[in-house]
Amino acid sequence: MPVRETEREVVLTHPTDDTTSVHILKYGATVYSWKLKSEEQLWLSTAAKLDGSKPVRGGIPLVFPVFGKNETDEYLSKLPQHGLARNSTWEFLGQTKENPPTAQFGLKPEISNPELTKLWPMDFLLILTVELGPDYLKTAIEVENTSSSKELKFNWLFHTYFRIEDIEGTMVSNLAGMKVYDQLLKESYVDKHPVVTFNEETDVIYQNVSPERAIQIVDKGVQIHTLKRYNLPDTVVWNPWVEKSRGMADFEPKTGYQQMICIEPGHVHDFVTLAPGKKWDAYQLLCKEELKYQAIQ
Ligand SMILES: O=P(O)(O)OC[C@H]1O[C@H](O)[C@H](O)[C@@H](O)[C@@H]1O
Repeated sequence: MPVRETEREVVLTHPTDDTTSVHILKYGATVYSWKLKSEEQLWLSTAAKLDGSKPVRGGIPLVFPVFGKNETDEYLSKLPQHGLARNSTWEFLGQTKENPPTAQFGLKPEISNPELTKLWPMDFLLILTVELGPDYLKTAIEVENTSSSKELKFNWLFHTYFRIEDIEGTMVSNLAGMKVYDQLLKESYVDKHPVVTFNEETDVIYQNVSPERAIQIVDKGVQIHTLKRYNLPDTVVWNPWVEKSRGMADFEPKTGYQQMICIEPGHVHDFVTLAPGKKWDAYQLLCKEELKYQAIQ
């Protein structure tokens, strides 16, 4: 059965391979599991809440309308870190394709977390499309400004937690030479390292990364994940390492930072500004490709 709905989630199974599936929680429209031929591709904390009590620690939480914690905008500054999409229950809109199995989820103010829409009283319609390919997972977002008069200002980001074997043997490639904002150092610089490696807490926004760059997660020389993007110019690279993991109650096991890396495609270095009635769309595509070291200037 390509699409199965329960009260709290929707499960897509590939029609030609029932060991390939994706589970989407209606809460936050959060993909929390993507198995490719029985092998889980995403990291999920063993203490992740899947009951709607708090955003899911793992999988692909959705960040909208603000990335991080805003301190300056009259309304966005009132929202919690990463906004309201990941802690609102979305509506399952149904299956749009049999093969590859594709499902859509919608969010609008009327069904969003009322505590948060009170703080950010904007008109919007979000449509998330989840497409399960035989060897890829595509998550696409459409944001519509449903106001007839006001501009809609927002960030968007897919907060993707990739499962890896061992953080110390892992590197991320094809981000070389990009201007970054380091959220820990609170400074900008150009990352001249040929690849990104990890030996401490890492929290860096790579800005304006050309869509030609296929971002790859490489484990001891073998490509294990490839991320492609449309209309998502920025990429956040995050690993909480020891102390930060210890400080997050829902991050378990505490050694879990060794088996995960967040590569988060988004539009976060500035805001998207959408005129009344207009739409904006973007997608991330998670797939497997041979190692492709790109020296794109
Ligand atoms: O704990 P959360 O609100 O899910 O945020 C988890 C992380 O998200 C992003 O990766 C940010 O760059 C980090 O600064 C933040 O710690």
